[in-house]
Amino acid sequence: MQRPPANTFNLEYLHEITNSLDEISKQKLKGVILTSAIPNIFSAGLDIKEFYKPDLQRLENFWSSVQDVFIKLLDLDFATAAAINGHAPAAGCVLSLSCEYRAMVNGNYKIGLNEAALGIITTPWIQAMMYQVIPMKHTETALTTAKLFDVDEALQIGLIDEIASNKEDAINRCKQYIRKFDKIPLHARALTKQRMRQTPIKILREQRDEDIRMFVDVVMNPSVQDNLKDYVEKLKNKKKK
Ligand SMILES: CC/C=C\C/C=C\CCC/C=C/CC(=O)SCCNC(=O)CCNC(=O)[C@H](O)C(C)(C)COP(=O)(O)OP(=O)(O)OC[C@H]1O[C@@H](n2cnc3c(N)ncnc32)[C@H](O)[C@@H]1OP(=O)(O)O
Repeated sequence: MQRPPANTFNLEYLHEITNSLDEISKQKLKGVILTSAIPNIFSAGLDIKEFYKPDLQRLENFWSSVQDVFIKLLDLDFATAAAINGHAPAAGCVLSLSCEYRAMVNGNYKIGLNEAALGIITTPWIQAMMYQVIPMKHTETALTTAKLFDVDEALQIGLIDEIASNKEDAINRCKQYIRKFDKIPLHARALTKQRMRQTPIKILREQRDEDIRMFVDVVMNPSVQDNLKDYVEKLKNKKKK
């Protein structure tokens, strides 16, 4: 990913990712590694500008495009791994959860789902993606407290699989993970993976319209817009300090 300054997902970037995923799906790949070209930031998640004082039509398109990306990512036949070379809050974390394996670079980085701190609720499919990786009890506490984990905590709880010394090491560990499937028939691997992931995939496929409606309702709630205003200000003012 290379969308400076923080690899955030806006509508156009989501379309680009969808197109790339469509493109790679046609190729006979062994696996895919998601990483960032931006030092210290894997992805800062969704672009807050998309849902602060939004245009309604664009907001609906935006969430529908978020759904497209995750349906495709969860469903990829081949192995997926994330070399998390920096912060991965919110949708940055969700992106890594869509992969089968996560190696995170050691450093003063945070990963987790902090949506509640913005006054917004994680959708059922995102919750399912989290509790398929870490235990339900930890998921509930992490989501309700908007917990961002440091690298050691993330390993301890199972949110990441390994700690890497740098980006290259993280990518190598991802490659090693992908090589594990060299002798496994692709079809068996893919179907097993898709069945294991059927909860979030099913919610995403069968409740798309309802999910968009709920997203729009939550985002347009005046108190959520107030929270977002404060949050955007806080991000802007960080630099001035
Ligand atoms: C069924 C449906 C029901 C309900 C669903 C409803 C809602 C669903 C919710 C929607 C889901 C939301 C998930 C999200 O992804 S929301 C985004 C959350 N992201 C964050 O909170 C991260 C915020 N960013 C940071 O904490 C830091 O930037 C970070 C730690 C990542 C990096 O810190 P660093 O000091 O290295 O850099 P900064 O100076 O802070 O940032 C660099 C520039 O990037 C801009 N930035 C950062 N994050 C965002 C963002 N998410 N959106 C837009 N812009 C962002 C930041 O402002 C800096 O910009 P400049 O000042 O350089 O212009």
